[in-house]
Amino acid sequence: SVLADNEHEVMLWSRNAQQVAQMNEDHRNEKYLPGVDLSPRIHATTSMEDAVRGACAILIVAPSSAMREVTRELKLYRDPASLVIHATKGFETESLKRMSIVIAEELDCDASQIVALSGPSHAEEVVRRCPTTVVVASADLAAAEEAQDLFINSFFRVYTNPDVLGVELSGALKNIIALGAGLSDGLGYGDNAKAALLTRGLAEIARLGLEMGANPMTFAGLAGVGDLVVTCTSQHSRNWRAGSMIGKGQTVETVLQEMGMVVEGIRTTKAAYALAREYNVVMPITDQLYQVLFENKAGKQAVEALMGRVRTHEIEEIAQTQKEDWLRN
Ligand SMILES: NC(=O)c1ccc[n+]([C@@H]2O[C@H](COP(=O)([O-])OP(=O)(O)OC[C@H]3O[C@@H](n4cnc5c(N)ncnc54)[C@H](O)[C@@H]3O)[C@@H](O)[C@H]2O)c1
Ligand SMILES: O=P(O)(O)OC[C@H](O)CO
Repeated sequence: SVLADNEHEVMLWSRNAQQVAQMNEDHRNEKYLPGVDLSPRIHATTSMEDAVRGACAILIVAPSSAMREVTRELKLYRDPASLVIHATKGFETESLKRMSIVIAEELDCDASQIVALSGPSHAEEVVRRCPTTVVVASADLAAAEEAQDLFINSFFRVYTNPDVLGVELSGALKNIIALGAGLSDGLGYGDNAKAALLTRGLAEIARLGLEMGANPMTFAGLAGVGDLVVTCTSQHSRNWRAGSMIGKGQTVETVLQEMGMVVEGIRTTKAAYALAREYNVVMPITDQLYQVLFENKAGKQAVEALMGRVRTHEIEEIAQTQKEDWLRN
């Protein structure tokens, strides 16, 4: 929608023939964006070849679970000079790889050429042209600026950031905390508890990010705090909503069936739980959520476990040292 507003002809690929017909005939996508008139510059197709051949830029927004398969297919028709941007927030659960790495592997190119678009940007508001700010991250500044040029307009403000690792980690990991914030709300624990989850959630996201080599400042930016706030508080957030339903006593399976949309935080909890062990980082909220989602722990017990942890300092010395190292280098 943003690209069409910027006078680009957009070819949208979907597997669903019925939705494709609806978008082409009525300029509507009633399942995902009910009541919204889409631009006539958006054309839809079920043919990957028609979507990709001749495109100067490709935006991939498949769920993380489908990223490898979708990228493999689009490679068949892609012009190697085309700019590749992704807006997916998650990991490949089996390999624990970030999305830009998975894409680069499948396209057989350098990961620095892939741009990650992230930040607080619920589709329901973007499509209504509500003011929205995001970051486009790439190690290649020219690629990031190309993406910035494509998307930026008066209601969609785009910043560049060279820290792809920090941006991708932020975008994926905030969904875990949003599930936790929803769980807390579902349990009726109020605003103090939610603020604590956001703040301590950010602490553990940054702790893992620092250990993996990200820029600490990224976590204070749009992809970090920005997206964490929106996902933990917005009525549009699927992760928050899923957590809230679990907090009210529904099972994970029922929640997923009822949502009918991707809840990335569930798979991401599994990936982050493994990454925390690989990098030897303490991630108490992630650990507790893992137990709720995959080991049937009651939400109330998880909150009790978090509140009952051994007393500690707010600012961890290790994070502080690494931050100083990062700033020095
Ligand atoms: N919805 C938002 O506001 C928003 C904003 C920023 C980023 N994201 C990210 O975008 C990604 C996708 O989320 P979404 O909101 O579009 O989810 P969604 O559930 O609304 O839609 C996912 C779409 O992917 C399709 N799909 C699923 N598996 C597929 C496969 N194997 N091959 C091809 N298509 C497949 C589904 O049919 C559906 O059309 C997620 O990583 C999410 O975090 C979403
Ligand atoms: O609806 P959610 O919880 O998947 O969040 C979507 C986006 O990441 C918000 O920026």
